[in-house]
Amino acid sequence: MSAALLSSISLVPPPVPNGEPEPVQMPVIDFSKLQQTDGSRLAVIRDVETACREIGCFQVINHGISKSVMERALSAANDFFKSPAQSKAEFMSPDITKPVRYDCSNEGINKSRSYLKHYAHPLEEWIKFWPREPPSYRIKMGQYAVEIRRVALCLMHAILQSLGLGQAYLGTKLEEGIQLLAVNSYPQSTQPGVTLGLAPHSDYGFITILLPSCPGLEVMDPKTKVWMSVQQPADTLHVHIGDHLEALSNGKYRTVVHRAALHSENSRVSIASIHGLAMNEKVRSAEELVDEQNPVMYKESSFRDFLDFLPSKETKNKSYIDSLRIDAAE
Ligand SMILES: O=C(O)CCC(=O)C(=O)O
Ligand SMILES: [Fe+2]
Repeated sequence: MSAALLSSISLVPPPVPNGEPEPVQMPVIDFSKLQQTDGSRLAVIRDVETACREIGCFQVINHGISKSVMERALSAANDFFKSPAQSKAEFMSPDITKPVRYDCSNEGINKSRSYLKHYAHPLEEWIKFWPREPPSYRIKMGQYAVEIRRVALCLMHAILQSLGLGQAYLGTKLEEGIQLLAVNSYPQSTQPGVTLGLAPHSDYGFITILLPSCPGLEVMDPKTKVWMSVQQPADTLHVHIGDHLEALSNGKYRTVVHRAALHSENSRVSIASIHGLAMNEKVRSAEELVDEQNPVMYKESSFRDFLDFLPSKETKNKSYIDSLRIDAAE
């Protein structure tokens, strides 16, 4: 895969604010039961189906990633953002084809977010481009990247099964797919009225797995359009659906509109691991989910198409998923 624009998100027009969002506990998926072959796995697949259909998010427990691997990744993220401006500046570039990009401009949807984005799979191909400062960044983030990808692949198999497609539906395409890490940093909220770190958007891929240092993620209830403040117990992983899973599922599962709020007590870091197909691999609505009542609702598209969409004029008026939706009148 060639290096390309490091972006993973598509802009969504801001919804009407609805005051302080209520803390909400997301559905919980016991990952260890997905490893079983008896009825336990099927029961969890049903939970996955309900969570994906109703809210588009769930949290994963018993995923097998140790507390220390997660803490070390968050500390590497933290240390990177605290490293001298000069070492971060190395990754700032208007060249959007760089394999690693750092941005602290707070432009567009990055209301007060600084971020480092880099590819993570295959690790040996990308790790040499990752920051050298702090010196432990590569080892700590690399270990997390490998472990989170193992979890992501199992979850994708479970999600494909929950759609009735069978866990092997995508064959080797998932193994060959992309993994992009968005390592985010948000300041403590000190200015009254400045409460957003990252504006509402959805992620482009199949799924995003989020590990934050503290609460701050908010997701929009797909039915009521009300914002919910995501509660994430320590050691759990938050998973949400992205644009390409909405397209693959022909709209059975919907992409999740989310944003990040600032904290009044502390600054925050988060690591979003985004998983999708390879750069030029097209995602299509599964034929098995198409019939007379459910015609194809999405145009086929690849990660490359998403990257081409971002700088286009269309981006101003439409989110990426909207650009894929086939208008019934067309
Ligand atoms: O930091 C968060 O809670 C959300 C991050 C996010 O949405 C992203 O990186 O795409
Ligand atoms: Fe996101």
